[in-house]
Amino acid sequence: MKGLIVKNTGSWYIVRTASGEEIPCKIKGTFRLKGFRCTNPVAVGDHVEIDRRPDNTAFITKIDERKNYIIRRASNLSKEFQILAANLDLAVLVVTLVNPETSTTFIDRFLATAEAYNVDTLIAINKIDLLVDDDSRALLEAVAYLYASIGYDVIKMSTVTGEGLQELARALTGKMSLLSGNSGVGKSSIINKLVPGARLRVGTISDVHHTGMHTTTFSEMLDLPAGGAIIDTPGVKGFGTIDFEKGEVAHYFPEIFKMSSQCRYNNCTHTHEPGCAVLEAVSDHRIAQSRYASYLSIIDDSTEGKYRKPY
Ligand SMILES: Nc1nc2c(ncn2[C@@H]2O[C@H](COP(=O)(O)OP(=O)(O)OP(=O)(O)O)[C@@H](O)[C@H]2O)c(=O)[nH]1
Ligand SMILES: [Zn+2]
Repeated sequence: MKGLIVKNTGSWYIVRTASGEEIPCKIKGTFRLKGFRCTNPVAVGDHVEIDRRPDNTAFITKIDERKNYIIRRASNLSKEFQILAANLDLAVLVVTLVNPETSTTFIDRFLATAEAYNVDTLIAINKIDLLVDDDSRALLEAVAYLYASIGYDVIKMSTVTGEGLQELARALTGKMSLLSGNSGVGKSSIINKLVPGARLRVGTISDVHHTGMHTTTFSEMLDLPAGGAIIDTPGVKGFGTIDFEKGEVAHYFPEIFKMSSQCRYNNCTHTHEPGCAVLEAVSDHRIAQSRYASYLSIIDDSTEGKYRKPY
């Protein structure tokens, strides 16, 4: 029998079958993922085969091939990984310009990671009701324009005034989406507006349990009324870090990648080389300073090819 994993409770996986029935399942045997150790080999979004037993529980016997999946380290220094979600159509990055201010470095690292994972990203700029004076309005337009011009979908929104909510609901319809973003940007508020009856806890910014400790995450798929679903991964603000190889970082910045075809040397790192089209575009403001700074910051802590991203 085939089914879709809709929830991970820690000890059980809830599998929804074609008839809509939800069956608690366990894993049978060991599933090995190419090249990395994984504490949690099956994830919400996985299509699986199950072997049902008379007591109405079942074993997961096979995982279908995934179109993509996102992982994170089980803890900061751990070599083990956890799969957070599989078969995503869209990652929604929720950002805010005030209260709290999302840094461009965080945004750009997220976008680059999503590119590496082969997941489309939509940027939802939330809390625009707080941007009232001319300067903050201008900043909003500048940020929206910057990312739209690179090719990302951008929605300006507020869960307080309702602005942009319809547009976001339309963008999510029929898709399997993951909502990410720093603590306090309004992810729970957005889910509460989009998913009737979800009633997630809003408002208590609880940095105490966000600080680097091992937190086991149980994800859940929340169905959208018009079709599609949001995968909620409580306590996870991003994709986790990827160890990029220096040479590949430019591939994940679409505008830098596009420009790099015109660099004099085809192994150009776009940091100091003569005839570098990227450096030229940065000085002409055809590539944004903030994006280039994020590129450099990733290059700085990327590895020299001794360790590849684990998939
Ligand atoms: N002014 C304003 N406040 C908002 C908006 N959306 C959410 N908030 C408030 O921002 C605070 C944080 O919202 P949450 O929905 O809990 O944010 P979150 O991203 O889920 O936070 P974590 O659970 O810590 O990751 C709450 O006080 C919300 O009421 C908005 O559009 N405008
Ligand atoms: Zn170059």
